[in-house]
Amino acid sequence: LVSCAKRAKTPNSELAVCRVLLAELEAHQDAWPFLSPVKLKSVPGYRKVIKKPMDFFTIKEKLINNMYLNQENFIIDVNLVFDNCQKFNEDDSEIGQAGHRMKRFFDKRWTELLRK
Ligand SMILES: Cc1ncccc1N[C@@H](C)c1ccc2c(c1)OCCCO2
Repeated sequence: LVSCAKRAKTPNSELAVCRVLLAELEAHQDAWPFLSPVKLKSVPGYRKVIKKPMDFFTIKEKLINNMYLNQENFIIDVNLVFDNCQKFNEDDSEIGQAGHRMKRFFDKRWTELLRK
């Protein structure tokens, strides 16, 4: 049999996996610090220290508005959430610990779902 060409992943099937992943992140018990944008007025120093704020709600809006061309751009934004968290929060703080747990969960899940 002639082997058919390896089917390329279409962007929308790639993005469907991103929607599944985001839903799992939002449902995670440690997601609470990341569900909505950090209020820059109520967190002293955040605006100065964190150059590119990001959160799960903003990522969901970008997914809905087709602002991610592929899953790579989605993964970059999710990792930005966790990198910002590690930069601003002590590792042994409540938020810092939640960020580490969420990052471990995300790394595991996207490896399972996307590295097929
Ligand atoms: C991810 C992150 N990094 C650094 C600071 C804050 C945040 N998240 C925001 C949503 C937040 C979480 C907990 C908070 C908070 C705000 O202030 C109000 C008082 C209850 O404590």
